[in-house]
Amino acid sequence: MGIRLGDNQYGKAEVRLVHIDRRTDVHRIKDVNVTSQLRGDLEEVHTVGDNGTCLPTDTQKNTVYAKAREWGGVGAVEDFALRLARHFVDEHDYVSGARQEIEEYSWDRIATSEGPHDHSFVRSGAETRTTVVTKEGGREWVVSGFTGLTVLKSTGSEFHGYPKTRYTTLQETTDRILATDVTARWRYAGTSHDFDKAYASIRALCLEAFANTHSLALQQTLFQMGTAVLEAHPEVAEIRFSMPNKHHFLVDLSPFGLDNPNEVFFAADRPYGRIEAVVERDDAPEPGDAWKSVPAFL
Ligand SMILES: O=c1[nH]c(=O)c2[nH]c(=O)[nH]c2[nH]1
Repeated sequence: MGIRLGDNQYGKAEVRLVHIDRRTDVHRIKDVNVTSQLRGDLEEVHTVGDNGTCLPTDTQKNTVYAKAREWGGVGAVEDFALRLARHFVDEHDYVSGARQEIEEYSWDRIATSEGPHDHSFVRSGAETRTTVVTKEGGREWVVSGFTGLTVLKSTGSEFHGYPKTRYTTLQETTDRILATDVTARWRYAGTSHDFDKAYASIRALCLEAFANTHSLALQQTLFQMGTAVLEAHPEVAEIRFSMPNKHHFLVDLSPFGLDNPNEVFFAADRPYGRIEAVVERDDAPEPGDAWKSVPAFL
């Protein structure tokens, strides 16, 4: 029986880095969580414990902090991840590939009676911006996205016309609450874009499509969101969504002699529907390794 080493990668997970840009008295903050992983000539590290090609995970962590200083900050997370990946692969002949994943948490300036504060911040939104850069030799892929973009519309959502079986109890509805936490990941064609600008636009397009689609199913809303993004962003090859259908059930108030004209709901937390799909172009470039270690949906 032969036993061999299969796919592998290693690195430091969740390197928490906060960078303060103090070039003026109006400070700017960048708050990220970097997971660095490397691939390469690691056979003997695993099989006999020869660490001659094992750039320690501790060094990877230190590199993340040092580069934030050397490069004068982080910039767009995609650019930081690409530069880290290039550093690891190009500077070490025993490293053939890298996966650099970054989450970004955003902060707003605290609004004071004298205006936005120079150096005091409040966490904005619950959503997290994400990117995963994969580099294999000279080839590079960027998948970006967000998680936890929580949205709700209080009307403009229907669900009916579905097949009925002997297990069906769901009532058809022409007016329900539609609520979800959007997780989206999109694959860029190419690696040089204004990533910050694209991110802001894609987020806004998703929100606008959610708001403006008169929804006959969360699936339809999802597809409208993806279509809006692909129509406006030729640099995006495909976009994947995972969206829980956060059910809001009308409470029966009749035991109390009360009607309930779509006003009082029980916000259930589980179980929830989970709606997932890829929206892609017919002529999208091949994904290559872009999704190799990115969860297909969640
Ligand atoms: O938008 C919806 N899609 C479904 O597939 C589904 N299934 C369900 O029970 N409610 C809903 N709502």
